[in-house]
Amino acid sequence: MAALLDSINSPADIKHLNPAQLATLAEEIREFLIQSLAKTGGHLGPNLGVVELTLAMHYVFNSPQDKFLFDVSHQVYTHKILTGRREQFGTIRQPGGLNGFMLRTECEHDCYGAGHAGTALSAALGMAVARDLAGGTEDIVAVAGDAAFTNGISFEALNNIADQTKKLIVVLNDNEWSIDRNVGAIARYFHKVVTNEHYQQLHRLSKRVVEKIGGKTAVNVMRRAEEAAKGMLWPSMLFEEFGLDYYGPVDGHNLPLLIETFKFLKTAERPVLLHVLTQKGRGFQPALDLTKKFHGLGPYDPETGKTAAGQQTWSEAFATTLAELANMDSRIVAITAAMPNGTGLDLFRPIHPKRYFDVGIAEEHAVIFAAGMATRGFRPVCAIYSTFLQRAFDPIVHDVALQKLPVVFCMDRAGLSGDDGPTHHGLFDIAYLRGIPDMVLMAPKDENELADMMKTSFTLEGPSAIRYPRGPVVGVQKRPAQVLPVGKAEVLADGSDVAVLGLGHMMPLALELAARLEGEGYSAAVINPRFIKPIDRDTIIRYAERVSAFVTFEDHVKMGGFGSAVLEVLEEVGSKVPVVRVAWPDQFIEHGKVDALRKKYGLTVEAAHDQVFPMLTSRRRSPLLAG
Ligand SMILES: Cc1ncc(C[n+]2csc(CCOP(=O)(O)OP(=O)(O)O)c2C)c(N)n1
Ligand SMILES: CC(=O)[C@@H](O)[C@H](O)COP(=O)(O)O
Ligand SMILES: [Mg+2]
Repeated sequence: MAALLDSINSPADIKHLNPAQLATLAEEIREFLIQSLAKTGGHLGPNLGVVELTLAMHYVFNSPQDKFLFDVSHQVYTHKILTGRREQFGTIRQPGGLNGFMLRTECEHDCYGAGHAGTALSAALGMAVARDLAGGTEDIVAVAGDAAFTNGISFEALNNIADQTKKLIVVLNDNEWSIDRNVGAIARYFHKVVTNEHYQQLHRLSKRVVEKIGGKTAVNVMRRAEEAAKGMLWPSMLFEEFGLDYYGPVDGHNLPLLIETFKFLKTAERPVLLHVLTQKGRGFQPALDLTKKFHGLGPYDPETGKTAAGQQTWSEAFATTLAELANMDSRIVAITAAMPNGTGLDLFRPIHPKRYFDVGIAEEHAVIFAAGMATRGFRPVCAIYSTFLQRAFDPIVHDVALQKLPVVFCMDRAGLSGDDGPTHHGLFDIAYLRGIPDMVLMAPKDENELADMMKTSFTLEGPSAIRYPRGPVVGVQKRPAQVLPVGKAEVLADGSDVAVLGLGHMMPLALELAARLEGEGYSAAVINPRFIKPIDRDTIIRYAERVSAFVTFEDHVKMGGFGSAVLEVLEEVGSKVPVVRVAWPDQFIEHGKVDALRKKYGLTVEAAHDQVFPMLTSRRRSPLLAG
């Protein structure tokens, strides 16, 4: 029974609570999160770390008049609970339920959507300048995690803030973790600040002062004491150099201190950065014990934290294959942008520690870093989710392809990603890569072919990209990897009425459609394209001379996808054979379960059959079988 929490339906409901009640409410929220997310899954660790921070923000400021932004916004569950969505919270990341991130269309308190890191400070500055131009007085508060500061956009914003506005509150939520341990000089800098003995003493002092006298005086005392300390310790705090008044680090779980500090910061006449120290996974021992701090996960046992054991994933198949190939090829190096676990590279790291690089949340840098290594004879593999690789489109063109450098892009989560929704679906990579000269673009039908494509990539003199989905592999018997003939499709079955092409992991749908049409008396060819670019023109043209229709299946948007590439080949040779393109429509696809969304949007055998069958019956073909 969460007596207090059950009475909270808007931020107004917490304004009258006393410190003891607020502390109780924080614990009720924490327990509520643990129990609810055990059923739905979600970003438990990050959200357990910001319960008090979010409560203090809603206690001092007035959302939605005041604007709250959260970087990535995977840590907004308490915000959602406090802003009228407590009763819906059990639907988070579920079909038709709450989105797992901030979503402007979901609630007036969600002022800025996200899902990709590094955007909060820029968007907050935009809102602050818009406010200033409009003569507004609202507060803009941007919460960004320590790893968000490893993203270049955050520093592009920092470079601008002090020039553009006098009123902006940035909260650095420092839990020393990204999804994995945070990396790089920024992480070490933060660590140095927060572990410095003088700051520990200041902490104890400021905590006592605030608890004793509270209010503006307390924070001023803390400020002056820290000024003195800084003079001794840090000739110039990083953020002060950017023109923001730096406060902290303060205990991000000390509600009275946070409230007094925010009350003080409301009066600031310069942009400020408040450095708060929080604990990712706070209040849930399994999260604190585990190395990944329960960043993002599926349903789990709320007592033990155990999740269901799964099959081998495409990520694991990728990483184990890469480790094997790297055993035989010392040129191979692996690069991740803060996603070692998600990409599977945490399996590669212990085997080849010197050839593993986590560059932080910095996809553009990752690609250019890879380009630099490639100029020196290495074979860099950038393991970056399809959606996050969107960040690095220009470096792929400008730094890699233009210089024809042999960088390999292994795009995990290509296709619908499911629960994370439109910010994470990998539905655009064929469109954004296919037009790049010299790019070899591949999609494997199973994990053996993934290994073939990886091995093939290392024989190429230019860039290549391999797309594969989130989730379990096909489960085929492992065989030695082989180099593929570039640009050659694999004809799995011949046929003269219809040619069905299943791209990558959509091959099962192609096989099922072909079997159904064969059962109806039609002769159906089944083709595994393997190469999106260079596309196998000869095979397509050969079948265009025989069949009445093509069907393409791809886990990608229709616009500019593989089906479009087939159409282009047919157009070039003047063929009028129709192509049924089974792909995602020209819109953003909501979060949900993959099978249900495929059914909703027509990426099914049934839908394909309904479209192609009339083309077969109406185009002079009669069933082969008599009777
Ligand atoms: C551009 C981009 N790259 C990678 C990710 C994957 N990602 C989501 S959250 C996260 C770590 C964020 O760490 P931090 O900002 O410290 O927040 P915390 O989870 O610790 O609260 C990463 C790498 C992303 N969302 N966006
Ligand atoms: C918030 C974020 O961007 C990551 O945590 C992402 O949700 C991970 O996705 P996977 O669960 O597919 O690895
Ligand atoms: Mg962090």
